[in-house]
Amino acid sequence: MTETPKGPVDSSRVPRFAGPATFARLPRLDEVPSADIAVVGIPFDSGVSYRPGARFAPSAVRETSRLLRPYHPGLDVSPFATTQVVDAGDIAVNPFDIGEAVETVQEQVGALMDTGAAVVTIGGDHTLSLPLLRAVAQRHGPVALLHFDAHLDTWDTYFGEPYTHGTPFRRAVEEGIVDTEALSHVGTRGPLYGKADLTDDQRLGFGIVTSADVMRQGVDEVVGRLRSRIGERPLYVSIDIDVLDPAHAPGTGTPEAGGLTSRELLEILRGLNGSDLIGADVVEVAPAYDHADITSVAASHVAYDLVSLLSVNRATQRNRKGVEQ
Ligand SMILES: N=C(N)NCCCC(=O)O
Ligand SMILES: [Zn+2]
Ligand SMILES: [Zn+2]
Repeated sequence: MTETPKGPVDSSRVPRFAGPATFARLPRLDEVPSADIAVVGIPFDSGVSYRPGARFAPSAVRETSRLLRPYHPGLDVSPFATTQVVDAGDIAVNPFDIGEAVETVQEQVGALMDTGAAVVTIGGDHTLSLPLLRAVAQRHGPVALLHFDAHLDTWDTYFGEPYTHGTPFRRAVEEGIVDTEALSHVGTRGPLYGKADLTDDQRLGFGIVTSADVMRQGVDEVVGRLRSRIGERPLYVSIDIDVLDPAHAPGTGTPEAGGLTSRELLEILRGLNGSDLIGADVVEVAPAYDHADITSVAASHVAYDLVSLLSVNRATQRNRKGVEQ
């Protein structure tokens, strides 16, 4: 990106509740020559084991993102001024064929990445993280993974099916697309099928920071633990919104009591500033179970923080290149 970025619609001139809802009122991909960071929706929920509805998340999150403002005080960055951020629209995937949907996502997100954009995805259910990690790994090699979720999502199959929202991270380890030295779950809680769920998960290479750990140890200590595990590796962040307590995110398909507050989640994310974040997803928002947009608001802020972290990284990389030349 060489020109001045095209920013969001100016909310002091056009009321933020007017006009089309792109993410944060940003330009569409086809309105700019190229993008540094692309927010893309994937309306897909055919992989869920309980309540459906995450297919409606991209449009709900775009609606609630109208209120986002252009300066992030916590990270001291104006992401839309520093980098070209766009809304790349939705990927149209087959709701009747999970295998085909997974392939479409890998191809189309991969094509977007090949234009030079870092991608933040609004799901959709957690099945999507597998094709997203495949696309990332094709371009960066096996990545460190930070997985925020009430659930492990390292189960083997449901009804004999390998591609579901409870199984993406077992597939990712089997396929060698994540770095098994740097896998962490954050926010884990709730009943399991058996103790073997935990031993299997550990065998795959995951470390766990439970929801109770976040409460007992506090954000700073948790961030320290996570960062020492991630090191300098390229990092992918996957955020299942059910990592939040149902009080903070009622609109989701498999809610579990005892979760993180949205403040804790946002502060942990801010603690990742300076790590080599290369892509992220926000999944499992199911607007039909939401109240007063609580869940969509949380998701749009989480996506804004991810975009801001990526923007800081892009600007740092650009400055480094400038110094080298
Ligand atoms: N990925 C999410 N949200 N949930 C997985 C739950 C799997 C189960 O029904 O046991
Ligand atoms: Zn979950
Ligand atoms: Zn999940």
